[in-house]
Amino acid sequence: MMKIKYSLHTLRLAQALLATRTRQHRCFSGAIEKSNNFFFRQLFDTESCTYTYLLGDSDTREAVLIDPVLEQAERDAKLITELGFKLIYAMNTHMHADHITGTGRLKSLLPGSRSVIGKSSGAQADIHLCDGEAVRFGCHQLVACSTPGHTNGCFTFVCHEQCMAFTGDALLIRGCGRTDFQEGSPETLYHSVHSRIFTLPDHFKVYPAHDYKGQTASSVGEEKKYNPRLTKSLEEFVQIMDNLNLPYPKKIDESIPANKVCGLF
Ligand SMILES: N[C@@H](CCC(=O)N[C@@H](CSS)C(=O)NCC(=O)O)C(=O)O
Repeated sequence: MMKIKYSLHTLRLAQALLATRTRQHRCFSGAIEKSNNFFFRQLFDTESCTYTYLLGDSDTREAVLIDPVLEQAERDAKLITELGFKLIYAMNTHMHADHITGTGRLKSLLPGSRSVIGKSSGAQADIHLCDGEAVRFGCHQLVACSTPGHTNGCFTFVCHEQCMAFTGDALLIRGCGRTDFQEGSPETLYHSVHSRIFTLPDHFKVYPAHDYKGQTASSVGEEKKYNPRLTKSLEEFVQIMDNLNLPYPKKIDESIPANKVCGLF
């Protein structure tokens, strides 16, 4: 009797394990399939409403930081040190216009780290990424996916094995990056989001560079359904973007020149 009970239990356990593995496989698209040693932390800068993301491999202790803000560089370096990570890449999704990047400052606070940005950004960095190239940290990787439109050099960093997309200012939660300065183009942005982000599986989480309404994350499926701008036709989207009438970011005049040189102006 005991033997039969044990067998049924084993069968159920095997079924549960199989279901978990099948779910993992759905978002596995070429990267190494390992997730139990993945570290993730979302950080926020209240002045610019910028999200910075710390991603790490808890076995090798290698970590990357996405979109750090200059004024928070000491906070970020302290956290990375406290957690026992070694920062290898300080990355930017694009050349920001509203705040100065923390990558240059972090390089001196955490020697050995290198700055990363898309080649088409026109900004200085140790490593310039082109579309499809990846950075690795431990057994994880972020694939650079070119998503211009807010600026020419905007990239979305996709962690396929964790089903996560760091969309910078291309796709915001229920919004998107403005297209009225730098090399902004609503047509290009619409095409980028629809062809590069909305083609990811619906369950991929969306982590933007900013949120102004207190939201922290979304998903591809959610944005495809509820984004008030990007659910519209291209013509309607262009109309919306051309009539946003947003004031220029307060720090635009200092941010752009500084961000051309890793924030070390
Ligand atoms: N008030 C802020 C700037 C707000 C702003 O313009 N945000 C940008 C992203 S940072 S360049 C944006 O694209 N917003 C889109 C939107 O619909 O709000 C400041 O002064 O810094």
